[in-house]
Formats: sequence, structure tokens, C-alpha cells
Amino acid sequence: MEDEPVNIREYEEVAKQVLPKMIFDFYNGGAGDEYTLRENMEAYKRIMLRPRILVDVGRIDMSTTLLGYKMQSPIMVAPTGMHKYAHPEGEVATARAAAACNTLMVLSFGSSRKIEDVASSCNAVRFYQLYVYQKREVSATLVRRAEEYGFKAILLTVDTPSLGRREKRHKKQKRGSDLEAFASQTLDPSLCWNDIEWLRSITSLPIILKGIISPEDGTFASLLFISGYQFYRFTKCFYFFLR
Ligand SMILES: Cc1cc2nc3c(=O)[nH]c(=O)nc-3n(C[C@H](O)[C@H](O)[C@H](O)COP(=O)(O)O)c2cc1C
Repeated sequence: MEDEPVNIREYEEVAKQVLPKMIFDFYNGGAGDEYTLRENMEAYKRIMLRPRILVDVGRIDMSTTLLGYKMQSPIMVAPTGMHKYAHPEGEVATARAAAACNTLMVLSFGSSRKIEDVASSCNAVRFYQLYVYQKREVSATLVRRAEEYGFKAILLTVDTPSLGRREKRHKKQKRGSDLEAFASQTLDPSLCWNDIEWLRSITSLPIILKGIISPEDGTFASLLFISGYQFYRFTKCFYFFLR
């Protein structure tokens, strides 16, 4: 098809045309003045490649492993909620795409498809993203279901004690978004290092901390959990893996 998008910028243009504005803003917007969102894009522009010449690039292998699982390239699907806003198949389609690209998918706690539907849709290696709820038994149930349906790791998001203020959504929903209200009523803002021990006590799956930004926190984590840890760096966040 002549008009088929060929890169992310063009997909973004199509999304803007076909999605209701509110949904587009949900996927595309950032918190506050969107300074971090803009800076994320600018940071990539500052990276210049200095290629070497006359090197055999006939066969390029970008594959790598994460927790022992092979990926075709060091690119994986980060957890993002509510894929059904964009497509009726939602996260099931995303999981199939991940499998087709031989990469890993992290299913968001805010998935709009059931854990079991995503699990049965394909053989993509899947991790499950968790927030800790004020009611610990809710988180414990989610962990059990992730284990039951073959998820290979729990990825705990630790940089969101409360959701960022998404001002585009605020404008439309006057009193702030439903998601923010849900988060403030259910998620536990008092989450701290002791709770990681609790999480470790209820699952034998590897635990990845998503959202360590300060190196001091990474060092602290490695001192606390001296037995078995690894750093992976994805974009700006450290993903810290605890066995
Ligand atoms: C629409 C949207 C929904 C997201 N939902 C989640 C989520 O449910 N859980 C989570 O841990 N991170 C969530 N994130 C954060 C992403 O996983 C990721 O950390 C963030 O977008 C930064 O990566 P990027 O610079 O590649 O966009 C979401 C991001 C976006 C844009």
C-alpha cells in the first residue's frame, strides 16, 4: 500500500488521525509541562553514530538475552496500559507482534485484556508488571495468576508512588483523570525497600525493579540484595534484576 507508514513518526501521524483526541493524548502525552517527554526525544537526537567502514556487515546479529531469554535485538515491549483503546484485540495483538519479532513483552497491570487471554494467544516470553496495592492480597493474587499463566518474571514499577499529573486529560475531565483517581485510591504510596522482601517471599519468579533512575538507589539495592543482582540499562531507567 502506497500510504503505509514506514517509521514511528508516520505511525504517530496515522494514530493522530484515526484515534479520538482523548485516546491519542493518553498514549502520546506526558506529565506536567511534558518537559521529560520532550527531553526523552531530544536525548536521542544528541546521540551521534561514528561508523567504521570496510567491516563485513553481510550478516548482522543484534540478538541478546535477558534473564536467559533470547531476543532478536535489545528492544522489548515496555508495559503500557489500555491497548484496547487503540485496537479491539488489545494486548493479545501486541503479544502476537512480540512473538513475531522474537522479543519479550511486559504485560501492564493496566492491561485491557485478561492475563489468561494474553498467555494463550502466542508463545511470546512474557513478564508481568506489578504495582503494589494498599490491599496486599490484590497484588499477591496478580502474582499468583502471572505464575499460573507462565509469565517468567515480575517487573515491579518503583518510580510511580503516585501517577504523574497528565494535564491534557485534566482539561477534558475537569477533576482529573479516572486513572489518577483509581491509582490514588488503590496503589500504596508508602511502598519502600521492606516491601521488596515481602514480594520476594511470595514468589519464586525473578523480580525486576523498573524505574531506578538515581545510581545511588542502584548501589543501595545492590548492598541490600548482595546475593544475585544484575543491572540492565534501558533508555533512561535502570532495570534492576533481583533473583
Ligand atoms: C500510554 C502509556 C502507558 C504506560 N503504562 C505503564 C504501565 O502501566 N506500567 C508501567 O510500569 N509503565 C507504564 N508506562 C511507562 C513505560 O513503560 C515506559 O517506562 C515509558 O514510556 C518510558 O519509555 P519511553 O521513553 O520508551 O516511552 C506507560 C507509558 C505510556 C506512554
